[in-house]
Amino acid sequence: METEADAFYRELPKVELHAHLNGSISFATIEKLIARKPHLNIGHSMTAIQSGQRRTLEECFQVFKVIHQLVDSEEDILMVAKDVIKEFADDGVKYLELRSTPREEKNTGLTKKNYVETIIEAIHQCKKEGVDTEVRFLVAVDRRNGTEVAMETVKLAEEFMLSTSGLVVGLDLSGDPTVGHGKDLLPALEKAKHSGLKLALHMSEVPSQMEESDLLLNIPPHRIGHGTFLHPEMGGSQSLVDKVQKNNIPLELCLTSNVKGQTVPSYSQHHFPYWYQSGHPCVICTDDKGVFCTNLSLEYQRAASTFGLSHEAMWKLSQQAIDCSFAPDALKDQLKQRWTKLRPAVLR
Ligand SMILES: CNc1ncnc2c1ncn2[C@@H]1O[C@H](COP(=O)(O)O)[C@@H](O)[C@H]1O
Ligand SMILES: [Zn+2]
Repeated sequence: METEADAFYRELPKVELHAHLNGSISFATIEKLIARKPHLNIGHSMTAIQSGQRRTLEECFQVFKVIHQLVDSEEDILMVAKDVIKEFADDGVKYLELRSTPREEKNTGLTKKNYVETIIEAIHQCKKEGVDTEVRFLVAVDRRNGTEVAMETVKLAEEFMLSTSGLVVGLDLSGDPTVGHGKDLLPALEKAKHSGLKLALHMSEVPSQMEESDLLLNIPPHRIGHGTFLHPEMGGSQSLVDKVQKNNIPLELCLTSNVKGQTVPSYSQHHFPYWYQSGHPCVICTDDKGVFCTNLSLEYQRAASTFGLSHEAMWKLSQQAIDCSFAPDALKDQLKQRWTKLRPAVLR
């Protein structure tokens, strides 16, 4: 597989809407973390899935456990968040929505509140240093932790939405899809939506989540992560598809993540064209650029080469992603102006 995308895809201005902080840590940053914690005896093969390799989704979740051991203090989180933001900016991402699960770590004294504050601090520092990307944050709920933790996390997200003048824009639901059930999280998700947080929910990433997806679609959320098994050809149903289409809920699609995590057998069998061909809003995203050894330019290039899409079509896709973001209207307008300005130089 390519290690670097063609110039067109690197220069294409892009919007990243589905990026988990601890899944997005690059090789270079992992090196620095390993050097800080040599006693953990963690090697690179334990933190990333190299090209050509595939793992079950279950094994992917083991990888996150290893990474969490490496990132357990304010100092680590600040470094990781700043590096990840800069890497997305270097890859041509002009607007980034990062998401992460607040964690407390007894041995370093890290609290969930510090955790979020530190990411906000990283966003501020990058802005001050002139890093060329607008960053917003989604607080993540790990589905494994159940009702009470979900409710606490929503409260934390609400507080930060108010205290950061809009840097915290929403709530993500993620975590191992085979653990826990969405029905236990429904009250927390509804509360979040009611208070003005936007909802980006992982949905039908694995088969046999139809009932849960139906429940979650009734909220309805503002965006869907993956949605791999929603449509009838994948064991989903037309009524699920109808709900998604009727509410025009954008899908965040992460090709390499699904192929390497083995929920999709190959790039050409990905569900991207199912939705894209019907004109449904689709946003190409990375999910975990560090763990899956990719970047957003490569994901755009991969989608184009697999499904035979032109540069013009890819430009449109990146531009339409602006409207799927949780940015306020004024920022969306600014981004659209940027795209218009950049167009002649990129689409030459
Ligand atoms: C591969 N598909 C996926 N499906 C579901 N959840 C995923 C995921 N990839 C990542 N996460 C979620 O993001 C966390 C790591 O980043 P943070 O510590 O939050 O920054 C994982 O522990 C999991 O909860
Ligand atoms: Zn995800």
